[in-house]
Amino acid sequence: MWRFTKLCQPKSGIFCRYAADIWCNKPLSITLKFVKESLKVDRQELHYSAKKHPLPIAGSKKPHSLLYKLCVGVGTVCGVKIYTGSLLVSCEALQKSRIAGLKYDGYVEEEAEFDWRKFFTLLWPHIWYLLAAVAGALAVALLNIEIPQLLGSVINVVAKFARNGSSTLFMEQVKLPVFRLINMYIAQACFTFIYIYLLSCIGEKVATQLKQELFESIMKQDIAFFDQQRTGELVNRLTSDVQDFKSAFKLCISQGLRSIMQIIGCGTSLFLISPQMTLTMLLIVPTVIVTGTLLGSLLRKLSRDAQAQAAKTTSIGEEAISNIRTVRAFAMENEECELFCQQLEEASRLNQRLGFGIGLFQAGTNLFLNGMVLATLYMGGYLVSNNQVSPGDIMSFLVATQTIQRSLTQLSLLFGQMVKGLGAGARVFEFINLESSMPIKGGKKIPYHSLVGDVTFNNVTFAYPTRPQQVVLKNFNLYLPAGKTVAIVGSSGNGKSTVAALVERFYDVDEGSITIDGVDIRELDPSWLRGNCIGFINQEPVLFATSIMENIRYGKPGASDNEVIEAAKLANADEFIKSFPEGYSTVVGERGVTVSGGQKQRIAIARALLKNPRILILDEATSALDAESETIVQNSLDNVSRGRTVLVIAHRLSTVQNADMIVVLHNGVIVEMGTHDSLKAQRGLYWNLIRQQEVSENISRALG
Ligand SMILES: Nc1ncnc2c1ncn2[C@@H]1O[C@H](COP(=O)(O)OP(=O)(O)OP(=O)(O)O)[C@@H](O)[C@H]1O
Repeated sequence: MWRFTKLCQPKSGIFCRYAADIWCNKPLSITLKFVKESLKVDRQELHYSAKKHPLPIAGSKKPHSLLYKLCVGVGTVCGVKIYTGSLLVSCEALQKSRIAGLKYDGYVEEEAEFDWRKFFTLLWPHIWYLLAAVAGALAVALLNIEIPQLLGSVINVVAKFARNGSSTLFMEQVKLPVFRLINMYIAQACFTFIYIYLLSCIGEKVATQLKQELFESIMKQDIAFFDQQRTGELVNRLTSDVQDFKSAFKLCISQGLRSIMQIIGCGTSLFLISPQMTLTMLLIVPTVIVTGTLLGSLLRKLSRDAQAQAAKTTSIGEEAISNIRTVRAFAMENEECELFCQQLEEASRLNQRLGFGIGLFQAGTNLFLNGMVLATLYMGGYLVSNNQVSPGDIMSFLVATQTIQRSLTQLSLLFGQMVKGLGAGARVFEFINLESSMPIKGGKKIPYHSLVGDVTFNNVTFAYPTRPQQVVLKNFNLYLPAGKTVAIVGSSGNGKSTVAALVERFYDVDEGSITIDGVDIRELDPSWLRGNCIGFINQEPVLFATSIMENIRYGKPGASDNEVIEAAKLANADEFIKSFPEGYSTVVGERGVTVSGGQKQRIAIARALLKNPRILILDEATSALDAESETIVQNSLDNVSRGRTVLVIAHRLSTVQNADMIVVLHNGVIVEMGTHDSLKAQRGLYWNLIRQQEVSENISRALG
């Protein structure tokens, strides 16, 4: 039987939006996820199998029509456009579709679309500034339209007195247009300052807002989201994508709007000066529009590819740098450099292709514009010789043509920026709009004095969202009595850490429930659950690059220095912290690199302890330590475990011998349960595990 809930995904964002109501015993809402890549590959197959295996739709009068249409639709789409549809499919139908080879699991890198609504919502609070900036830009454009005519007037005066006119008369006649020109240039400077300054302010405010919303949205995503996303990719969206979007936004409004206005205004002036010359020029325009559109779509594609590759390169570099110790330990520096360089070269190749496209676009535009100037001179000279226009008109015409030329060049330059900015904006909005399927706040809180700390797993079945086919826990039942220590053992990959992750509600169970004091954890406030109720210490605790004091205080923001020191004492950390020259103010370096593994672990214990949790989860907390550190840390753990419900995930069986109960897990199922002595006496899997561990310890001791 299929577990449809596993297919549920956020309704928008990077996932395809195939909303489907599945009729099982009860209606379930699922999202069918068609992988875009596989869409491309399996297009034909999809089409074919839909025809070959028509799928009945439960409750529909026209059997299989809707699903059939959808499949055919999907099949004919070229991998970019996504059909959205609601369908009623019977359980049996979905099973058949699986047999028929329809792919509907896996994740999608759907091409993001620019969210205009979101964009305008962001702009709305700055609407007055924006209108003022737009007005400033338009004023500059309007002044630019009038300037050619004034220059034409000056030339006409010059032409009139060119041969034998009186200089006093010339000065008098030229005074007025020159004076107006000076005024216009000053006004233009003022308006330019106003709109550029205002746009910078709006750009900064919008970018800050975007970064805030994006960061908040990323922080709120459920853990499954981070299982798929690379850190570098996320950082890239926060930094360069927002930057690209901001630059494009500013440029489009300042230069784009101004250029468009100037083209319209100067174009009108051209008509007024000489309709004949203008019409001659206009003959060339349709060719330019067609070429521009074609090249434009090519540029868009090139820009998208280049940006995607840049993000990939960043994430690979970021991964190598943040895991430098592992890289060094495996002497993989050269391989990492090689991989990074390969990706970098690919990014450079794509950028060069983009540069080629942009170059072609701009060169073509320039050629066209210069052709326009030549055509004006040729045609204008002819009209002057026929006395149809004055030399001043040709001057006005040329200046207006050049203004149009400059505006068009700017637009062509802007086009590349705009394409890049829209792509970047789409990627930013995509994550901002992504809904988390699991809330991080809201729900019940059990008052501390009535919190007992009983944890129960009731018939829990679970598979990770990224691997829905692999069921990790099957009908799992476990009771962790308040105040007792329960250890989970078993060989690697059997689901021990998964049990811990589920108690923390990093993931929601697919079937069954987990309760704390009888309350389903899905009803509890997740931030209360993780922040107040449960303390979690894992194998590789992460410290932040700040002081030890602040690192411990992370467990309970607002805790006093004394509370921090008390927690450190309980965790056997106070002594070594004081031995540092700077004591609690010692900065531990990025990820805590400047303290030893055992010290790091004790700081983490103090941090977890500060919130005084009723439930403590120790996920192989000592397995990364040497024997000496392990003893010290184990002592600290014994100290802090008293009076709490403790779930210990252990590799080394020697560390859990004193647990009140030991649970042996095999393939996600509990196979043995009891105290150390009773399990040993059973001579089952636990006994085997102990023997295996003894053998491997003896071997490593013998090898020195
Ligand atoms: N985030 C994840 N996404 C998908 N599958 C996962 C994820 N984490 C673990 N798994 C898979 O779930 C199964 C159980 O993993 P889990 O980490 O719970 O095992 P474990 O018993 O704790 O192993 P170990 O002792 O090696 O830590 C494994 O097959 C693992 O590959």
